[in-house]
Amino acid sequence: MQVLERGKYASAMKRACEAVRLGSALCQNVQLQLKQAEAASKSDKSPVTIADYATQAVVAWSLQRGQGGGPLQMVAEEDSEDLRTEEGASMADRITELVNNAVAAVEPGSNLSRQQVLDLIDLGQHQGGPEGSFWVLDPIDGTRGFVGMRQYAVCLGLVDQGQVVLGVLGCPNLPVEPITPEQGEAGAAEHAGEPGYGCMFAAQLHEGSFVGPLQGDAPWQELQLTDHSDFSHIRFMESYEKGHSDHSFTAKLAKALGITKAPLRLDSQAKYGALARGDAAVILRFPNRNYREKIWDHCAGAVIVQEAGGIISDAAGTPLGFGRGRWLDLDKGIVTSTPKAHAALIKAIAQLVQEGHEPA
Ligand SMILES: Nc1ncnc2c1ncn2[C@@H]1O[C@H](COP(=O)(O)O)[C@@H](OP(=O)(O)O)[C@H]1O
Ligand SMILES: [Mg+2]
Ligand SMILES: [Mg+2]
Ligand SMILES: [Mg+2]
Repeated sequence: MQVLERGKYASAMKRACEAVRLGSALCQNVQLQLKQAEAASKSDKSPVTIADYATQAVVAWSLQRGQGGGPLQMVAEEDSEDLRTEEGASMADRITELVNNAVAAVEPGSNLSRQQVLDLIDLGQHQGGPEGSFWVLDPIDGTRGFVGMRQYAVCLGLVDQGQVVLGVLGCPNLPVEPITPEQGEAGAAEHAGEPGYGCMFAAQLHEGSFVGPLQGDAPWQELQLTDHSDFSHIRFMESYEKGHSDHSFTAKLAKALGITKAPLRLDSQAKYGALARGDAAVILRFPNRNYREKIWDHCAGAVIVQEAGGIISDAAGTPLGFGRGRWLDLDKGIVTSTPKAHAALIKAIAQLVQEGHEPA
């Protein structure tokens, strides 16, 4: 941990790592036991599980405990509205049980009520913006991957005066060795907790980006990307879910640039961690044009990539704005890569669009 205990945000980093570890352990326990009935559908048709809610509560509990008093400022994905209805009551009870089991590992004997757990979940309603500092939490990013036994990540960032200053990713199913396209497609959940699986990424602005084990005490390693733009050797990553990013547009872009390697398709911000350690050199994301990106889907990953020497921007090359509220309003898509490849990608995207090949 020593390498992370430096810089302006050292104590926040320590609290963030503790909270993400606790949340990741909870997720890992739930993933293999998840029953269909414990997943629900949100109003936008995206799935949410008992583990999304429970992890949000546990991370909020851990951060609040660590900061010692004062209100927790947090922008987080989930809210308790559906759990406060009659139909949501049994789900809320399951969540309360999970939260209490996790909390007991840190504070034996503590017992939160259902009401307290729902209130913890609702600590994530901060509106974000350019002033002050606030945590940004995606308790489970890649819920579809989580339900499908693939990749997912517990993602926690800190924004100060509109800038991401810290990010931590817990990736319980990510192999310690570089992940291959075959492993990306295959279920990974059965390996969670085995030696060789489970990574944590952490970065602080101006203090570097690191990878370490989710469990155990193997040392942290600093990450530094090697810059190159030889697309014939480059692999790109994209969402596993076709509905989250236009795979046919990225295939056209890959062809235009001479990328011949098969894409690595992974769920969640595990992609940002994988890029920072060099498993692949590019991440492409082109959601449907009506989709509005949220800050918690990219906040932690962005600083982890940038501190490793990578660049993240929208498809026009403009840096992402994390200080404009809960959403990231951006042009077309998100492009993340090493610097030389980034410049070539932005140019190639503009060229394709000019030729009439708009992303869906
Ligand atoms: N139609 C859509 N287009 C783009 N992104 C979407 C989407 N529906 C959901 N998402 C977002 O995509 C995230 C997962 O990204 P990825 O495809 O990289 O795994 C989801 O995070 P959650 O799983 O936290 O809800 C969700 O915020
Ligand atoms: Mg979600
Ligand atoms: Mg997400
Ligand atoms: Mg989520």
